[in-house]
Amino acid sequence: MTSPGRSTARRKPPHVLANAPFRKLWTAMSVCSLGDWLNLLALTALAGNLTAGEDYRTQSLAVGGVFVMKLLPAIVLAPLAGAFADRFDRRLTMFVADLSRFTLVLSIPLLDANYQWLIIATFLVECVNLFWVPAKDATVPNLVPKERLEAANQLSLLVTYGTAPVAALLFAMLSVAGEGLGSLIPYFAERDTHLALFVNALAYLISAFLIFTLRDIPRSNVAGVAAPSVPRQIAEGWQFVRGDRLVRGLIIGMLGAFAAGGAVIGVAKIYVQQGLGGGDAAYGVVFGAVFAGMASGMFFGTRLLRGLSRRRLFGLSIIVAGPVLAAIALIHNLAIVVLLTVLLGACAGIAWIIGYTMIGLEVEDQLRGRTFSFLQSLARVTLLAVVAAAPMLAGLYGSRDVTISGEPVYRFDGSNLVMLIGALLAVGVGLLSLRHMDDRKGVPIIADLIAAVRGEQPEAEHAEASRGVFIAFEGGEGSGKTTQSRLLAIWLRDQGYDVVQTREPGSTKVGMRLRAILLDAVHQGLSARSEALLYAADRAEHVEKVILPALYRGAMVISDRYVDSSLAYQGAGRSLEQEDVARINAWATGGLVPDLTVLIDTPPSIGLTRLGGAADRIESEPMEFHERVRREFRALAAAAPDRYLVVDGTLEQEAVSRLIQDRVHEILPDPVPREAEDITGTMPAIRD
Ligand SMILES: Nc1ncnc2c1ncn2[C@@H]1O[C@H](COP(=O)(O)OP(=O)(O)O)[C@@H](O)[C@H]1O
Ligand SMILES: Cc1cn([C@H]2C[C@H](O)[C@@H](COP(=O)(O)OP(=O)(O)O)O2)c(=O)[nH]c1=O
Repeated sequence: MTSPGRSTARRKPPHVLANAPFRKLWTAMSVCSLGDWLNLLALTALAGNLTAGEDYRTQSLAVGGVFVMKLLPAIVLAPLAGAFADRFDRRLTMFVADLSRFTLVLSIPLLDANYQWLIIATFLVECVNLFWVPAKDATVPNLVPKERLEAANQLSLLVTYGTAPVAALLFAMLSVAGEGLGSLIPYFAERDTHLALFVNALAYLISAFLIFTLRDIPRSNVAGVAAPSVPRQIAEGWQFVRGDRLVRGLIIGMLGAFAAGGAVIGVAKIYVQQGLGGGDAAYGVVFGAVFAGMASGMFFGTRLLRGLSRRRLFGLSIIVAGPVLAAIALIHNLAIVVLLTVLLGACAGIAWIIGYTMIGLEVEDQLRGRTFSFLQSLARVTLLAVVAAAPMLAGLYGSRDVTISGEPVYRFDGSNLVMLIGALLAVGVGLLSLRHMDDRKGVPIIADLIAAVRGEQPEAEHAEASRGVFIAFEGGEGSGKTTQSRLLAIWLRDQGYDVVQTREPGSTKVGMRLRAILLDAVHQGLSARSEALLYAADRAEHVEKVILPALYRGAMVISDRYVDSSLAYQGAGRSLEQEDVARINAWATGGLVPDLTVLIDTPPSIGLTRLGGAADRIESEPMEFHERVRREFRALAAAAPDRYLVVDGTLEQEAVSRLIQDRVHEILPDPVPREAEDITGTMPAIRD
């Protein structure tokens, strides 16, 4: 128990790696992950090499077989192993698993294994992994305090994927070293992948040693971590995301990106060997390039083209992956392929990180965990399907020469075909997710992209909303905004318009609570910045929940106060930097600007006397404050006369109304949607 007054209660806990037992487990994890990736590379390479003398089809199928064996146990047997992890001593489970993996991997080079044993050993290693991983996952909460669990999980994720490019590089180096060694030690001469397999086995042995010395793992299970099966996770997850258009679009896109990457990984070995004439080292480099690209995409992706809508960048990065993949498929040059592969990986990485972040923001807290595990399960199944199907398909197609007058000029084989299909898939999926979730319909994507590249502010996010008309009323206290906005709404409704009359602050559920905070005279001393942020928060809600939906359906929206009020009251009144206030509001509203702002200009001395009842927090500010506000309103109107109508608020109500109606008349759209008119052929119902 922590006593509330103790200063230590708020102190940040130390970094999770400062925890010695966790550090040891994490090191074991890292070594194992490195070993796992090395294993994947070495075994697929070996499968290709063992069948090098055979035809293209056999070779493709051989490599595909390794992928299937590596991914199958995780899907079929995972729940079984999870239950095991809860019942047995975890340290022992991991230790035995490590020794078994060590022996199995070592047996492949030692026995000079044929393809059959290679496949069997691959399958067995993966089965063993199924025990190691849940035992490890279940151990982490035993070693790490609860508040550091997330950091620990992030570190685990980092080594799971972060070791891939390292392993690829290591594999490439070991392949080159193996060749060099071959001239010294005859054993290695014909055994290209053996050195990598020895290192791979060694990694498991090191992990076994580390786990053995890790005495802090409790023997029996305390808190069960029964993970539901993959099919069940997918079925449950689908229930959650089915109804959400945005999340659906994101998931389709992310899986498409994964599938495109998977297609390259699946055929990489054969493509490098047959299409590019490269050896194992080249295979390692291409494999590593996918992951290096992904990592850089994830890292730089969120910083890239800040001006561009994230949803658009998401769709675009998947679409761009298409032509890049097509170029990889068709250009048979190793250096170019490696560069393009980095680019491809970066596209996938950008899509993945944007998707992941957006889902995190979109999905409610209690569903987030399930949504992510759904996504991960689905990604795993997609990867299995693609990585296994790609070489199979390549094998079935075989290899053909394109000939011109009998001369072979170009070789087009199954791996080219698979990558071209992957390219088409990426473009299709990218377009689909753009269509599903574009938030800037009506703004040409190219214009947006050019603006983003130039580092310009994006145009308003809501160009599509221009179907409706947005009118804002501004002015000081008691100037007559509420009266006039109501009269305008009545006038417009009389003419057959769909009118939404609204106000700030407080037109949404959240807004009502914010209004209470903002205007209650009890909250004296609210800091100017938080005041500005609260008004902006209210406005963000207002725009998204009330104004935009109405504009999208073509309604006339009349708002009593909008952004100018913040510029006048918080900017001029509270003396905040005008630019700051403008910026947070541009962000809050997505750049939505009224088609017309009616400023009812009334001297505060008159306006304030019109008000009845107790003064609220802002009304009770001194006269000087209200004068500043008035000056700012007038300055804003003077700066953009096209978008403002300034009326003298001391005139009679009717006179004010008439002036407003005259100006609004100029911007009125046809009250009946054009489509409806086309259909019926009747005249719009306008009455004078
Ligand atoms: N042009 C006008 N001349 C005189 N009184 C007015 C005029 N317009 C509004 N009023 C009165 O002033 C008071 C405040 O008007 P209201 O529309 O609520 O202002 P706001 O919304 O700008 O605070 C109301 O009692 C209203 O009847
Ligand atoms: C919208 C907005 C309102 N305000 C203030 C002005 C008003 O005093 C108050 C809104 O109160 P409200 O009761 O709606 O007054 P009015 O009828 O004058 O509009 O909030 C700001 O300071 N900044 C803003 O961005």
